[in-house]
Amino acid sequence: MKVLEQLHGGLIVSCQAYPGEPMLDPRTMAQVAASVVRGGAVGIRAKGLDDLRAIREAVSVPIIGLVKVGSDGVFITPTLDDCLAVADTGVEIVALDGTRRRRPDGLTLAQTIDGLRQAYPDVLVMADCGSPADAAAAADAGADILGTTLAGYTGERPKTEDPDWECVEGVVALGRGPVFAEGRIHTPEQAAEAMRRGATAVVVGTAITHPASITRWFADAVARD
Ligand SMILES: CC(=O)N[C@H](C=O)[C@@H](O)[C@H](O)[C@H](O)COP(=O)(O)O
Repeated sequence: MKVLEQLHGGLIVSCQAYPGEPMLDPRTMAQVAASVVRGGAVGIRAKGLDDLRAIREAVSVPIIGLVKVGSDGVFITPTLDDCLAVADTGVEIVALDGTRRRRPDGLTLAQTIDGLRQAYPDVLVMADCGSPADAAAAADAGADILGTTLAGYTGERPKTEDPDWECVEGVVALGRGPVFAEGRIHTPEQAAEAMRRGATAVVVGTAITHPASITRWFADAVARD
């Protein structure tokens, strides 16, 4: 089955740990990925070359791979070299910054996607966008999948507490290709809502794979009582 068909209508789980965290370990992330597949995840999103290689060994569902370079500006798989390194781990999809901001290697998004395609013709490209305008430009640049990943993180749109539904709907309304709703989807109801609003698939990270955040939600609720 084709990769997009495998992901269509399903839940993709983002398995990421961050610098300094106890779970930042490829074996741990591979175990988390294998666990979420047991729960029904049709795909995995993950970051870092070592994590991606370990997860590739552990699961057979499609993987959306990325690297993070820093944590502000253009930081999700920012350069063509980063894209090539991610593709080399054997992932089906490379996620990259899909905004209209200047990239650190000076290439345009279209040049980056072309360069990746020349080397890895079968790898799909997910553009992590911060707004519908980003998504329209990313579609023009040749992205295969439009993600709402960066809505609320680029300054273009407010960081809503809930998922940015307006952005999801705006990207869907473009009618320019599959839309993966991602970012602050914290409950099963919100995941279902994303599908109702026209998403092709839903990506959930923190609420499934980040115990420190989930625990904080509960701890704060208990402390408030
Ligand atoms: C903005 C940014 O850096 N997003 C990252 C992208 O890979 C991850 O840190 C998020 O966990 C992921 O997008 C899933 O979102 P949420 O964890 O909200 O379900």
